[in-house]
Amino acid sequence: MSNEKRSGVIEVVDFHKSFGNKKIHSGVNFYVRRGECLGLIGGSGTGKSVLLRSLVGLEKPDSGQILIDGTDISGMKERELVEIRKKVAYVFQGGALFDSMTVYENLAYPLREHFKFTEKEVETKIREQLEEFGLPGSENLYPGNLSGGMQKRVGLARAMMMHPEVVLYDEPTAGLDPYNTKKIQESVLSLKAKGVTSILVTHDMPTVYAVCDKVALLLNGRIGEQYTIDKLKQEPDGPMFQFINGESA
Ligand SMILES: Nc1ncnc2c1ncn2[C@@H]1O[C@H](COP(=O)(O)OP(=O)(O)OP(=O)(O)O)[C@@H](O)[C@H]1O
Repeated sequence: MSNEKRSGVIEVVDFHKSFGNKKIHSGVNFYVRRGECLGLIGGSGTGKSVLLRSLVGLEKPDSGQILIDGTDISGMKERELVEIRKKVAYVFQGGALFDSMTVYENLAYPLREHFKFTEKEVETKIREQLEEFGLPGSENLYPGNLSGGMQKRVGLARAMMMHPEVVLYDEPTAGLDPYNTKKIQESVLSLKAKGVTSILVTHDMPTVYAVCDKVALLLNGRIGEQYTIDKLKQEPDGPMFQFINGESA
């Protein structure tokens, strides 16, 4: 294994997955180094979300390895996965907030679940987090009273309460207006500046260009092509360009 590969915080090796007789992944390989952001793109139904869910053990590969900091999580039991999920945060499409809880309670939940902070400490951390994510004053609102953009930002703020090393974003800007899209991009960049490693599944190419270091195209069950963003801006041909330009599904 090359040195470059060994420094991958996330490594997916020969990942295979089928549902019934429908083969989705047939040998996916990629890695993401510490502090990098990989944009994962591909047509609808190519298995981007299944791949992300597998990285936190919500799906099991049929074969292959999923290495997080060099440890294969693919055969882990639920109890071990709880520890992995402290390190690897999955930011769900809609924020996945608890509807019956206020924003404050939603953010307090992971802290109360995993740490022994005093209520005063919990309150301080939540106020700081809401400030950081541009959401001050939203403590007492319920998810149902928030716009889609705010819900996504609260979901991101909640995932970050655990200070994860890795963040997996599933379409974080889908359906957002330019203001909220920019806010999400700023949050991703600010986390990246702190050394957070990330994968961003999206159809939003301007966001890929704004926040990612490299981009991989999932095509026919494998990583069809992978480019650094710099290379992507220069290279004018190939499946990646056809996909981005809407010339292939
Ligand atoms: N639990 C499941 N049982 C059966 N089939 C599933 C399951 N989860 C996903 N699939 C199928 O696997 C394929 C890949 O789904 P996935 O959601 O990963 O696609 P995607 O690339 O994220 O698509 P999109 O860009 O539209 O969100 C789809 O055909 C989907 O129907």
